[in-house]
Amino acid sequence: MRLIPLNNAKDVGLWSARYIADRINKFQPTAERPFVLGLPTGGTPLATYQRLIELYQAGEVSFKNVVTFNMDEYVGMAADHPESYRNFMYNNFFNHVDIQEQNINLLDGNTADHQAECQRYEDKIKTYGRINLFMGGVGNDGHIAFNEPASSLASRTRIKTLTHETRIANSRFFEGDINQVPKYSLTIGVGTLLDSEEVMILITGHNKAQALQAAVEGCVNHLWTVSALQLHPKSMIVCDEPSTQELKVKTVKYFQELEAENITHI
Ligand SMILES: N[C@@H]1[C@@H](O)[C@H](O)[C@@H](COP(=O)(O)O)O[C@@H]1O
Repeated sequence: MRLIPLNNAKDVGLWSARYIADRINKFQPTAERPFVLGLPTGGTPLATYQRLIELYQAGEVSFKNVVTFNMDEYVGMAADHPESYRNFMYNNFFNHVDIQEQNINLLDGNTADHQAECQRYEDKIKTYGRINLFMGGVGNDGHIAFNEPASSLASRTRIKTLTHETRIANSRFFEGDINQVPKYSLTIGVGTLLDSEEVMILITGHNKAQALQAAVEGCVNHLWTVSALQLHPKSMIVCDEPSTQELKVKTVKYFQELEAENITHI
């Protein structure tokens, strides 16, 4: 695992956007051989999306031959609800770049058959071979996508019940009212994520410090599903300084030294 310890959340956005753009450009995607990108929602990746839009506007990257798969979606939310993950993605990213509509993949949280929808998603990913790069965030309790504590580390896309803690955390998007936060979600599994060629997780803010500590210094443990990254051959966490406060000084220094070159080249 690589850990990229940066100063602040803005730098995490700049660094991760540059990384994604470089990966896409190096891949030289075509219509027949698209770059497959996994994407998250949440407050953390907003700076990355903003920077990717700027890079697109500056002509430094194109999403024309990029296929996307989003991590998760709330269940039972009106399609036009401003907080659906579908709307989040269009408002904060898709509407501002040259991605083609048919290349966007989102889970349908309003389906009558959750199991069939999740299987459809898994099957669709397989038609591309695998996801080249999956970007993600993390919950305060260490969940990736909506893989709440004690999710199987071999899980696939499925319906999950959200924990009380997650619903409280996400109530900030629902006028602070937990009763408006959906109780269920459709989410890719930990196993689905681990099948990706590369995984990049963004972690910012002091409230994520325990999750970062569990991911980097803890044991692989289903109570902190982000720790499954340790099992992946090419995983990376990009984090800011406030999120490192539960890590040993020695751990942070170790990764800073390893990344000295990369960190100065945002
Ligand atoms: N399902 C999403 C996760 O994918 C996201 O990582 C997490 C953290 O969001 P934020 O970045 O807003 O802290 O929120 C939700 O639970």
